Amino acid sequence: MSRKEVEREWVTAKPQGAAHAEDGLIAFTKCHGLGNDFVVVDGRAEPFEPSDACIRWICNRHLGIGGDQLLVFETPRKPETAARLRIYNIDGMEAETCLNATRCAAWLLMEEANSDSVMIETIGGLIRGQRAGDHRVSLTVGSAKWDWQSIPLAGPLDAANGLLDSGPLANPIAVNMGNPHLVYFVPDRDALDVPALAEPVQKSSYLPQQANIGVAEVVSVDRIKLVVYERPGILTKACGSGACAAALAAWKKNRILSRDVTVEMPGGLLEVSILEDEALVLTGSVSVAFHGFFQSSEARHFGPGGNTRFP
Ligand SMILES: N[C@@H](CCC[C@H](N)C(=O)O)C(=O)O
Repeated sequence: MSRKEVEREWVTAKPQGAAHAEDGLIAFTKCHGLGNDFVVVDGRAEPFEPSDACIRWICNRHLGIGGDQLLVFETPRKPETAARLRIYNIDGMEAETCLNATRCAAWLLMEEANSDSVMIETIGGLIRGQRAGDHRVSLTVGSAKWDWQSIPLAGPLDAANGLLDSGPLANPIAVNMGNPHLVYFVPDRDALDVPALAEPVQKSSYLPQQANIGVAEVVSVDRIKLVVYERPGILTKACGSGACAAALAAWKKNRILSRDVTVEMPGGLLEVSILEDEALVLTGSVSVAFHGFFQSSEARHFGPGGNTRFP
């Protein structure tokens, strides 16, 4: 049996509602887009509403399952959509969007329905996913927002008075891709200690909801190297919305000459096509790593102040 057949068998054989087996076990799928990894729980048949502590435990790489985010499928509100996708950061905060997560969700939902396209509801709106080859998914993503209120910033970008600068990270471009991003262009991405430089910017009072901090190097007219220090303070192997933000920012500032951009991230390549109306098509690989069950009661050891069981 090929890997694809095994995956499809799991997805289709998994009974709806297996999210909550009788003995308190909750089924999950672990998947990733270029190493940006997610724990997915299907809460369509039976709601799954994890506490912050539960989310922190699930995402913890030492004490839980481990992932950059927890994804929960909910029953969609619109009939033409396959699921409503909720996205939770490792601290329990709900993110408005995560495009690698949406690509992974699209893959799982298309496998489940044996279809080539899918419409997914997110709190940021509807997103269409399409197969783009074996374990490759494209998303069509709506236009970005550029005004400071929508990012959101505390005021206009040019009034930040250095609050958004950090050493060689200066003159950011702010864009909301559904979630907030700052993109900094630098001559050599790999020479920088990105977490140390990005952390003070991310926590700046000029970013009322913080932001994902992208550090980008233009390597040719159609290629960018990028790393993203995501909210709430993790350097991820890849970031779909960050790739879109960097490609758009580079295009707007004439740093690249092609509307078809390859974004090279530590975990691999994402392709971003910038359409005439600044809508985007984001394409890249997705992988299903494994499936399993967890006991939600494990999370009780994660109190609001952190992990109480393993101090
Ligand atoms: N941490 C982010 C959401 C995650 C973005 C993601 N990795 C992507 O692929 O777009 C946030 O808080 O906005």
